[in-house]
Amino acid sequence: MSTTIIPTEMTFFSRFESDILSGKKTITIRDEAESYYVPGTTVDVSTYEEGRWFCRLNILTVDPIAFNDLNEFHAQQENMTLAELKAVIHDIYPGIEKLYVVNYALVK
Ligand SMILES: CC(=O)Nc1cc[nH]c(=O)n1
Repeated sequence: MSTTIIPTEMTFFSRFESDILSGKKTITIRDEAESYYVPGTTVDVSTYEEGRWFCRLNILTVDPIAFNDLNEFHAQQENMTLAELKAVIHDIYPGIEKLYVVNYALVK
């Protein structure tokens, strides 16, 4: 028998907090290690740096995306330009091509 563990927590760099709380950032792009979020579930969100809780998010979708297929729509959903998004993702996940788009909604 296999056991499925559903994650209930997610962290973001604190620089993203205001964009998440204002609804300007509605996706996060993660690597395979963080691709296990489950649509229909809710996660508690804390800052990566301090572990300070700041909101809850409903996970809407989790879809694979190749780094080279990131586009203007992803950038818009991240509240960045596409060049900024690619630089940020390359900085966080250097050399990783296989990524996942996690689309979420703020729990109010
Ligand atoms: C902590 C952390 O990895 N945060 C990330 C990573 C990718 N995108 C994002 O919005 N936040």
